[in-house]
Amino acid sequence: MALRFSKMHGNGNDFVVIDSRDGALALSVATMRSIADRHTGVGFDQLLSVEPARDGASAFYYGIWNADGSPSGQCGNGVRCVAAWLHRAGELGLDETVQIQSPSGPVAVRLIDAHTVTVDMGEPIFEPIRIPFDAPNISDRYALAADGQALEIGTVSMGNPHAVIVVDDLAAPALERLGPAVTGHQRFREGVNAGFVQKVSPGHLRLRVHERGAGWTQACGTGACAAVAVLRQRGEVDPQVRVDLPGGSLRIDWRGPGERLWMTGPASFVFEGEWPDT
Ligand SMILES: N[C@H](CCC[C@H](N)C(=O)O)C(=O)O
Repeated sequence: MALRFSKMHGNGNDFVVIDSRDGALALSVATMRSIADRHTGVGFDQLLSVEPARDGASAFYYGIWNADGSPSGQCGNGVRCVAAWLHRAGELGLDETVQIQSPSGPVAVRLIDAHTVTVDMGEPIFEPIRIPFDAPNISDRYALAADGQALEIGTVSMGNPHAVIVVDDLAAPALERLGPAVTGHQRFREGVNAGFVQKVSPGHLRLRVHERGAGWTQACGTGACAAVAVLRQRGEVDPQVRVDLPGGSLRIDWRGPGERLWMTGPASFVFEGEWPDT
């Protein structure tokens, strides 16, 4: 049976969104990878499914798979696109807050307009065992050897694992190797999204992310949340931060440990399509 999908993106982080409101999506990794192929398929960083809620409290569940077919617990740019998709489907009104269940737990979304969404992303998680990251105790910074370099990282989970490295130059050639080296580092037994962040001011960051399962992306929503969480925990950024990524900007609001973190940004629809004979 042909598979109908919507192509969407959040600041250039692109998605194939599948309407699975009639039941859980069952696609093989091979089929996902075929659809993800940017030459012979549709192309996506992540595939998202919209499914019936499983927790008896949320309006819907959404599933997340990277371009390599690996699953993830959360997708910041993706959940904004799911909210915009639900609005286009007549399931969500403007200014209406609704709970969406993700593989890592519920988040709450609210459409400011048809293309701008605010998300309550919950509390950042810093305990190494919950990221997961191999470290004897919790800290706001860790030493990590990668690609022959001695790095200082912060690490946090937004429902998916993130490492955050402060750099002076986002265009440094060394980052091209460092990204994959951190993403596949053995101390992150489930892999990690590697964010490289430049501090412009306490209210303004620039960020590039080498994503687990997708590589360098134009934007990473949970990566922006993670960068702010790590730097705010260190006392180095304001409660509201603008994060510029290669594909666009996000606004992150976080008062600090014990508080919930909010992300606001765009969600764009590109086209509808049909994938044959799945
Ligand atoms: N690659 C991520 C999932 C997508 C996250 C990103 N696209 C976002 O907007 O948060 C992971 O494996 O955890």
